[in-house]
Amino acid sequence: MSSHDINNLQHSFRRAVNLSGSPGAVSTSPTQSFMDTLPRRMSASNKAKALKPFSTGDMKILLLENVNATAVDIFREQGYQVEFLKSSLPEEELIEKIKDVHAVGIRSKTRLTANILKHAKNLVCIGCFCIGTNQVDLTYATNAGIAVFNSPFSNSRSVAELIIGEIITLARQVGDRSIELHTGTWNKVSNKCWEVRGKTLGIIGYGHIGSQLSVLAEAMGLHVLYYDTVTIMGLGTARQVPTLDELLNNSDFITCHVPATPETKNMLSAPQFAAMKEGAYVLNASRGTVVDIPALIQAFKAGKIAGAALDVYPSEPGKNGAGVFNNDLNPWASELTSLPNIILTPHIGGSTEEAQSAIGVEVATSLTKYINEGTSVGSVNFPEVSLRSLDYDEENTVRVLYIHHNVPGVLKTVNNVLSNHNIEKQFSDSKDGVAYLMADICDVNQSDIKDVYDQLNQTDAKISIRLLY
Ligand SMILES: NC(=O)C1=CN([C@@H]2O[C@H](COP(=O)(O)OP(=O)(O)OC[C@H]3O[C@@H](n4cnc5c(N)ncnc54)[C@H](O)[C@@H]3O)[C@@H](O)[C@H]2O)C=CC1
Ligand SMILES: O=C(O)CCC(=O)C(=O)O
Repeated sequence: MSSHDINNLQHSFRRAVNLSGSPGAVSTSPTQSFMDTLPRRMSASNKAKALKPFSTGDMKILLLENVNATAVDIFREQGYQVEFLKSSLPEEELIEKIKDVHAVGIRSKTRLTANILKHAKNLVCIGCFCIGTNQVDLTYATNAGIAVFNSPFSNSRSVAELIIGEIITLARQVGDRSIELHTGTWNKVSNKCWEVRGKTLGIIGYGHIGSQLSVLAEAMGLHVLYYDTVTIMGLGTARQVPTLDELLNNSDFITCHVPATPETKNMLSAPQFAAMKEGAYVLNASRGTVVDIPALIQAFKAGKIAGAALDVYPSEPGKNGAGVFNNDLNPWASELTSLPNIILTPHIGGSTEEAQSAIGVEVATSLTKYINEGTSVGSVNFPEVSLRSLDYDEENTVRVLYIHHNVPGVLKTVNNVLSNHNIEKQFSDSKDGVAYLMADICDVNQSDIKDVYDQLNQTDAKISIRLLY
């Protein structure tokens, strides 16, 4: 194809689609610079086709909280524009930045509330580069057609290993001995220092982390009890107990590995501390809402518990720095930090090189596949929809991504719009009132694309539309 032909093609396509940036609130396709990709596409026959709705250079990705370099590399390889920040952002600054971007990557600190997300007019997807997704208003995101992805188990082992280390550290008061010796004090004691062999570990939440921990703990000679709302097969000789109280009454070490939900808020509070054995140890590396810390302080002062290891807090600083963990952040901070045999770590359960690198690859790959191909497999809030990818032989094939309210009659309406073309393949699924339809339609002239888009855009059930080609 000569450059003259290409110019003509671009010109007629531009007219047909009437490009002026993104045509819809949450659509990113087609955009102006898609035109620039036409020559490459036209000459790239017989190659696997990575579906992209536009020149990927249009794609803006905002990465907060120092997500791993593996993710940055994956996005840059795609040609996306990447803005990388080491910390989270205050709400006002985040609102300004999120207005413009197509994808945002966060870890556990950035709160993506409805108030912030309502400004994110171009946002297609969110990547939580961690396990927890409680920091995102998932209901709002779903209803706005924003897919949310996470990494469900890449840091589980790191958390489990930290807990194992802390169990021994608590039992031997290693934290205190270390602090003392750092200031020159030699304090060789065995009083209330224990082996862990033969003691009982109570695990609250026997999911990815809890079950991994169970295996490690048994290898060290601990007996394992666990409590979970779901009936789960115990690994090794671990035994599920029917009530939280039974676990609390019988465990020497109690560790929490549940998600932040209304049901798990203050799951360990004054009545639960009262139900524990005298001298029990409490560990929490799940979420700061799960343990009532003022109640923990009281239980420690009353001699009910002999120590605790906390990795997570109701309020956590947005960035690293001296003096940021203080009473302004959490009113009990100075009281807590003054107590002995209380290990406090700055939410580092998943912070290992191995975990962060694996999470970077996993979440960046999910986001890229969603952006480029529409594949929602692995999304926490969307129905999982995927179609096999197209190749460059299928030049006039368009992939329609239609996110809609799950109400009767939508498929009929949509297929009516698509029916002038051959629907080569189609898949649709729904979840929590939102449905996602993916269809590959062939024999689509470029001038048809805007027509298809406009017709779908007028459908009542529409949440968002993207067309990939
Ligand atoms: N400190 C850190 O850096 C990290 C913290 N986390 C936190 O740990 C949590 C757990 O992680 P995973 O084990 O991967 O999650 P998971 O989803 O695999 O397991 C959670 C388990 O808790 C159970 N559960 C839920 N509600 C419950 C309730 N009310 N009572 C008893 N059991 C309940 C579930 O049935 C499930 O078996 C995450 O949600 C996240 O908040 C995860 C990774 C790193
Ligand atoms: O490493 C992080 O930023 C968060 C880890 C975490 O809490 C999670 O994966 O849920």
